[in-house]
Amino acid sequence: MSIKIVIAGPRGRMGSEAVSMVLEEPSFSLIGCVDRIVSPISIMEENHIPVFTSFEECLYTLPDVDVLIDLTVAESGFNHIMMALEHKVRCVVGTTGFTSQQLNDIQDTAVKNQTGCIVAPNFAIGAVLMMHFSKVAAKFFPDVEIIEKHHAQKIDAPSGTALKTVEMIKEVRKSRDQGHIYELETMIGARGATDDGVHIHSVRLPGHVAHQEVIFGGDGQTLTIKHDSINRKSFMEGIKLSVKQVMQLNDYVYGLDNILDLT
Ligand SMILES: NC(=O)C1=CN([C@@H]2O[C@H](COP(=O)(O)OP(=O)(O)OC[C@H]3O[C@@H](n4cnc5c(N)ncnc54)[C@H](O)[C@@H]3O)[C@@H](O)[C@H]2O)C=CC1
Ligand SMILES: O=C(O)C1=N[C@H](C(=O)O)C[C@H](O)C1
Repeated sequence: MSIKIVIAGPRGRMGSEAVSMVLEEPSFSLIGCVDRIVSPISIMEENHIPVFTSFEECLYTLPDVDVLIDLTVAESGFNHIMMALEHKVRCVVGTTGFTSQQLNDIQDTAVKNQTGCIVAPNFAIGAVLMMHFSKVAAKFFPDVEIIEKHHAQKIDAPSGTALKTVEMIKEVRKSRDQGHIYELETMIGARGATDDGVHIHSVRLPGHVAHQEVIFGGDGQTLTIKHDSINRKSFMEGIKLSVKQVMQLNDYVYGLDNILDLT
């Protein structure tokens, strides 16, 4: 039996790619979409897939949804996910920009409702490996900075990937400040954002898709771990895998590193 899927954000850069992937995957069935805009989407019309402007209406009309894939913005994504979990609809979430409080609430709601929910700041397998390798490197090189580069239409900064990378690095790296103890920013922001002493620099420029470099510095050497998504197909295998995995889950997972065998 196919997995019945609703996609939120179908006309977006990610959502439109996800729509094609779901339509092409024989074990998936796209039964509806949610978007804030009312105007028609041709691929939906061609395939007779309803598009709702309210997720509540979508759930009411389609009571047998198995998985919500959310690829929107944090504010709407949060509402969709909480509502889905309360209705015991499993979630695969690519949306980024959530606060820590929102992520905690999503986790609590998934656990309370015993409903699988995978939140993955990056679905590209190469990016998951880049984060994993960075965690390994941080054991040996505690001085580390991140440069993430994205297209100019990205709303949230730092990227979800950069934040997840720091979270993974923090699991193995002792908290420390980096750089000179009397370091002085003569222009605000020159040293980027910091989390636990790790600096994150966010570049937003046309011509980019999604790129991250994690730079480690040691005595007389540097190590750079770099990943580039050159188009959004890079994220589709991870979404496909997550949809299949979430059907076996009854709780919350943050990051594909927790569902891939990285040993
Ligand atoms: N986890 C991952 O691997 C990746 C995650 N992303 C994240 O996915 C999200 C979407 O990215 P893009 O497709 O580039 O953005 P986009 O701006 O191209 O698309 C966003 C979509 O959400 C819809 N939307 C916005 N507000 C809405 C609302 N209130 N209710 C319903 N729909 C609403 C828009 O109409 C549009 O269809 C972002 O949060 C981005 O950071 C992007 C790429 C990869
Ligand atoms: O908005 C994007 O494009 C991306 N967002 C995700 C993030 O915030 O890390 C994943 C990827 O970097 C692309």
